[in-house]
Amino acid sequence: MTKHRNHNHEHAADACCSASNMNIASQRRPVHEKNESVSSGVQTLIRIMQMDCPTEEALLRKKLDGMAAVTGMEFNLMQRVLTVTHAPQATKSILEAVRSLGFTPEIVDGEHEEPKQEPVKPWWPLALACLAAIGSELVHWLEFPVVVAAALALIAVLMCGISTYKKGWIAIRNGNLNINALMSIAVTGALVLGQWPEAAMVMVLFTIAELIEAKSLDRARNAIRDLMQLTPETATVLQKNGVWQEVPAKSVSVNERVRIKPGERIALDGTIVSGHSSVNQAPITGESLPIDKQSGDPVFAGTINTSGSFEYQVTAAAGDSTLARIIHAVEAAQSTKAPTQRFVDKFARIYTPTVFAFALAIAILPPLLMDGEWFNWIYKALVLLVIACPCALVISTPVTIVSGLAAAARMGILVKGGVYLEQGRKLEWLALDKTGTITHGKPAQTDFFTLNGWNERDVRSLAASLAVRSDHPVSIALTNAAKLEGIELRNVENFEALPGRGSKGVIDAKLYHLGNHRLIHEQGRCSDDLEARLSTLEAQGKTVIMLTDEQSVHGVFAVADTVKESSYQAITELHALGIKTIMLTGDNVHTARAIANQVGIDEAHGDLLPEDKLKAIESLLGKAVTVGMVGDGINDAPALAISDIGFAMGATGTGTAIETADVALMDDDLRKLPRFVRLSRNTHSILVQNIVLALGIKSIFLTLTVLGMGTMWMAVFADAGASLLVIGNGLRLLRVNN
Ligand SMILES: Nc1ncnc2c1ncn2[C@@H]1O[C@H](COP(=O)(O)OP(=O)(O)OP(=O)(O)O)[C@@H](O)[C@H]1O
Ligand SMILES: [Cu+]
Repeated sequence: MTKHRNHNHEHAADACCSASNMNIASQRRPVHEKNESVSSGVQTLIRIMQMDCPTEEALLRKKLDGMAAVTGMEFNLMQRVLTVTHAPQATKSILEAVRSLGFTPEIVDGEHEEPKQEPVKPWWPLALACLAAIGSELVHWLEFPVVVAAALALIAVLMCGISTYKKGWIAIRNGNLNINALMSIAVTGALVLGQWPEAAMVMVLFTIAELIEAKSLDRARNAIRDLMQLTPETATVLQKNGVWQEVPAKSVSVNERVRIKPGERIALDGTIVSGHSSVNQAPITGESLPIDKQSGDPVFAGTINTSGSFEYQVTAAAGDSTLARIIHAVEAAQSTKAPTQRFVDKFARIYTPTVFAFALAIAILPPLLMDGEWFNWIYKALVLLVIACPCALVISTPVTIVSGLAAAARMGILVKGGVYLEQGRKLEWLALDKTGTITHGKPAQTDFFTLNGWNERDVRSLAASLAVRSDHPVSIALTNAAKLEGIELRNVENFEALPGRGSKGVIDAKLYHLGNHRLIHEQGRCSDDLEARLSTLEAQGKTVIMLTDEQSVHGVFAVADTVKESSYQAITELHALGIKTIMLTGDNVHTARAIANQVGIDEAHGDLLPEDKLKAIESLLGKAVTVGMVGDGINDAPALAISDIGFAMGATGTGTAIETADVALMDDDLRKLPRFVRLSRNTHSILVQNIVLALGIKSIFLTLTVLGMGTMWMAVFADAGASLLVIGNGLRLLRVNN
């Protein structure tokens, strides 16, 4: 009868496990919709393909801010998506407003819907414009009549500059000085001054630069979409009539059965029901060492089956797979601005008007007050207008951050916002939970003895009967050991878990406790003799729990967990990066210290209840240092939440971790932590390089121009060059091995 109950329990556990999985799946939607209900009104996602340069953001922001119906705006320049929060009936007028700025808005329905391909512009007008500009330069140089140079220049400007003029005009009308407006004024000015070849060259160079810039931005943009393309379009699914058929992955629903051949990529998340194989999970965890999988193990969409074949039952629809959620999270992370980006945006908002005002002053004051030559000074002012464009500066940050986020995702590190990517480099203290984080979290029973002459089998039976009711790793270790030796289980009434202590329950009308040293102390059942025996075990890094009745302790059980091989290396690397480590655990101090010594952790704090962990983090934060906390995301939730960066481990296992942590590690390899810190440091140095590059190039040209040595086409060249340099530099993060 007891056997039977045990059996039942296993089943119950299974069912419970899959039920909680489903819960995670069904909870995800509401989490998503929460955004909509929190802010007043509805949210509309609008894709605007022309929204490339950040100056366009300013234009849209200004226009929509003026509308009463609009309560919020969120720009994602990398994905070119604008999210507007607004009164439900205002959708139409918002689209109208966007159109009035010369953009073509397009409502996005599905989250992962592919953006429509941009219509390909014909290349020949630009080629002709280019020839005309060169021609104009040539005839000017050969001292042909001015009309010829002028005509060729006009052709060039008209061939490639019309759209710039259009956009520039809209911007000026809306009181905005974007790059198009600046270029339009500069080129028009040059034409008025009779600088024909120069005007043509500037327009052509600018158009070419814009094209190249858009292309390289696409690369950053696609870095994340590339991850998504890892999932196959189709899956081989068992049909109702018993036939296997290849169907689109999108149409497969939960609980259907899919077959996987050797070497095939897995299309959907699921649980293996028959067969076995090893699977390369690198697309999700960044770890390419294949993992053995058999019946009951989870498999993930996008991962690659190696040699075996198996069948699995789908646990999530295609759009809900772990990979899809990773991609969604990374995309969401991009749209939240990192601190540097906010700073740069603010800076750009003053930079352009300042340079513009300076240009005006240069054009007017020297000729008026110092008898300067109008032509010279107006020309200088026009060059300054070209320099006034902040594009290179403003685009440098998001490109870098997006590349960093994508690089992290490839390593199996899911960073939930640019903020964390920027903060990671400042980490001074990292707190780690013990069980499951530093150790495997699967302890095994190593020692057992009875006290007071109680019968061994009796004590084990009592203890196991309590243990089997709990899913705490320590209890599981006891249960497993008891099962192996065929220990009989008894009926427990009034079972109760005592968090941080153990459990209790009534067996044969007597109350028993199964708990740790803390519990025994609290009950006043500890003795010097017992204390000594416990110390020996604890010093070996073992966790001890005891069985007591209402009088005294009758049995002592020790379980040992093994330290993950990767933990020691991870801690060493963290120390090399100058980060101090501290272990926070509910287990007793001695055990904590023993484990901490094994992996080289600086400080070990034991006997902590969840609220004590919270206090420990708070006191670190009180020292005004940046503190990170690593945990499994469930019992450590409060501590994770208040730390500067909360890291959750093994995010594939518990879907919630992806949603709740600041940084989710897709497997439980602690070496991802130093990797994250190094990536963060690399990201930071590239950000600094980019800002220095962009501003440096600008200031050199500013000086040259004021000294009368800068020409307009040089300025365009410098501007475009700076943009390309910072984009290229940012994309470098995708390649750097952190
Ligand atoms: N259900 C239980 N069965 C057996 N022992 C328990 C149980 N609950 C708590 N304990 C005891 O209390 C201690 C603290 O438990 P707690 O869950 O707070 O931390 P933990 O998960 O063991 O460690 P960590 O904080 O590193 O994750 C455990 O080490 C164990 O000795
Ligand atoms: Cu004690």
